[in-house]
Amino acid sequence: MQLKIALPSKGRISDPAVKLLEKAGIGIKDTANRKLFSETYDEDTSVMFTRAADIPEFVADGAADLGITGLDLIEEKEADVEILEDLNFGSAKLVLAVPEDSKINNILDIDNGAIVATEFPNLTKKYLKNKGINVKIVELSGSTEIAPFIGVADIVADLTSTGTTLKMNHLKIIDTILESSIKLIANKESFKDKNEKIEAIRTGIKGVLDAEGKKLVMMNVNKESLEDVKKAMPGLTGPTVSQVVSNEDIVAVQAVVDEREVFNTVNRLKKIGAKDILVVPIERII
Ligand SMILES: Nc1ncnc2c1ncn2[C@@H]1O[C@H](COP(=O)(O)OP(=O)(O)OP(=O)(O)O)[C@@H](O)[C@H]1O
Ligand SMILES: O=P(O)(O)OC[C@H]1O[C@H](OP(=O)(O)OP(=O)(O)O)[C@H](O)[C@@H]1O
Ligand SMILES: [Mg+2]
Repeated sequence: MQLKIALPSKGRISDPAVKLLEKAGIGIKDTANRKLFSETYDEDTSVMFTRAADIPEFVADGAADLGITGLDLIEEKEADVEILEDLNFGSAKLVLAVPEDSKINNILDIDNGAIVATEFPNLTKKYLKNKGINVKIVELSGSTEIAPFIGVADIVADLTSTGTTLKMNHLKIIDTILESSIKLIANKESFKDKNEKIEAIRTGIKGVLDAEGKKLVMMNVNKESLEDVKKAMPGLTGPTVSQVVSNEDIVAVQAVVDEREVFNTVNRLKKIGAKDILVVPIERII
């Protein structure tokens, strides 16, 4: 059964999306000559590269079975897709912002008929309409921050993550329309008809996400210190202990440890008498 995944061809989420698939074991063949369609190392799975903003529609209408794109773009297009996983990258907020010296401080200060410049006309209009405010939308395709300063709009609805762009342009946030991040999405029919394959891919991807920020810590331990070592190593399901064949007094111990705890855990283990400690990166936890 053939499965097609739509990936962002350019922009900030393209590389992370490709790398995520790679780590999940569905690496793209011939990345040097990236084409619009590419094969992967899984012979049943191919990828297509398109703009992130088009992926919700392509997945909704079945041009692709799976896709990786932002929640903002999915909601803007009102794409009828199955959202399978949050992928833990590309978080941004769609906010309403006005010049720092504006008298508008929250949405209640917005006059009916005010003009809002945005790349997200549907989301913006719907959000404000729900609050009983009718605005006029000017749809721009980028650099919306400039709009209030050239007399094109009173307000902007734009994405922000670090906040640098808003600050640089002397804009203040007055409200948040949507908190977005990147999602794995599926076509609804495909999700039923190709469920087994889709679940296998989802499991691979989840494995990568679960491994993020985790290390495998391995060491040799004298049997009499084993109980102390076990206590010092939290691990996911407790450490794995195996006999070292060449020396009956020594066991090999390994456990998954949170990256942030590795430094202290290793120091504790050394004090207890652990030897040959290895800290190893983990690609996937299935
Ligand atoms: N700081 C940010 N600004 C804009 N989009 C962001 C930001 N952080 C994450 N994203 C997310 O990235 C996705 C945008 O993907 P897109 O391919 O349009 O990238 P881009 O880098 O903005 O490209 P473009 O050159 O077309 O502006 C959206 O889902 C958006 O929510
Ligand atoms: O909070 P920050 O980290 O500063 O990021 C926000 C900025 O990044 C995006 O622009 P992008 O680079 O995609 O350019 P564009 O406006 O042409 O889409 C977004 O539209 C903001 O302008
Ligand atoms: Mg952009």
